Amino acid sequence: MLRRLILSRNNTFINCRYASQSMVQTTVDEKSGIATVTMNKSPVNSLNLEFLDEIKTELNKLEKDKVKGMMLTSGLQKIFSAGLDITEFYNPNPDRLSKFWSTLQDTWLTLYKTPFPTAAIINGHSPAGGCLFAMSCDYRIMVGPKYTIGLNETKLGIVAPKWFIDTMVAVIGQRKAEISLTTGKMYTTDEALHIGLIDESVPDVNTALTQGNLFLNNFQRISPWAYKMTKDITRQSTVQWLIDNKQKDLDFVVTYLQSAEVQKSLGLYLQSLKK
Ligand SMILES: CCCC/C=C/CC(=O)SCCNC(=O)CCNC(=O)[C@H](O)C(C)(C)COP(=O)(O)OP(=O)(O)OC[C@H]1O[C@@H](n2cnc3c(N)ncnc32)[C@H](O)[C@@H]1OP(=O)(O)O
Repeated sequence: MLRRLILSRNNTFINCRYASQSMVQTTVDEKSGIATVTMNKSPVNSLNLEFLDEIKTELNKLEKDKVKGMMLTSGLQKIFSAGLDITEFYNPNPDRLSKFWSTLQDTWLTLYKTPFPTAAIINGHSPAGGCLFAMSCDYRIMVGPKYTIGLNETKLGIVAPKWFIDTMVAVIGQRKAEISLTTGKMYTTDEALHIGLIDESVPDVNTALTQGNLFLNNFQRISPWAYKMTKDITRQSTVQWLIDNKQKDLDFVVTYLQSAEVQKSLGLYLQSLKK
């Protein structure tokens, strides 16, 4: 792991941590203590086993380093994240599929439970798992108007797990989540703002980062303990369900994803993407 100090846009020093060939780059503003985690896995930031593992490791490091906040963003031109890497569950190796899904569970738990405030800077399309990660942050700022966001699983012929659904319900409420999920709707930035799936729509990434910093800096005046306890209580039922049902969720997903019907739908969907 390499570390270096670089000078930021506002002339404060940024502590930059990166590993050779890393898919995740992190900078920490020394003055504010706010980290920016940039996902950088070409071509579409699809979340495979290794990438998820890197994201989880990075979040754990930030917790250990006691950062004051974190922005999650993408280093790619027009994609925040294409969601889970479909090749992990199309014609999968069962052992790897199990590892992949447990790593997803753990990465999500780590992101959803961070002791520091988080903001998603959604600077590109954000379907399915990409939307899940954005919804798991405390605040969402999306660069408009061209990109889309949503849980589109039904469009792939698959069902979003309960904890994906509960995360969406927590953000937009039961009724809107039900419509979004059953139709697999991908929302434009304006639509997402209208239903509360995002908190702000901004014209460019620099404005998004400025707004993200503004949101996170609010917490300089809030007790970290009060913040964390409040977040834990608010998110308790969704988190506890997964903790109590990790193995059940894993067993179901591994069996379900390998069924002939799901494999057929995934094959057709992948083909349509290649076209
Ligand atoms: C019970 C189990 C539930 C499991 C739940 C699943 C949740 C998920 O996250 S499933 C993944 C859902 N994701 C999507 O549906 C997104 C699909 N991708 C797209 O819509 C577009 O690719 C995207 C808008 C993100 C980007 O568009 P473009 O910039 O035009 O790129 P391409 O479409 O040409 O894609 C480039 C390249 O990447 C491959 N790709 C795209 N998405 C994925 C993915 N999620 N996993 C794996 N691979 C992906 C795409 O096929 C192209 O490949 P090549 O043709 O080989 O270059």
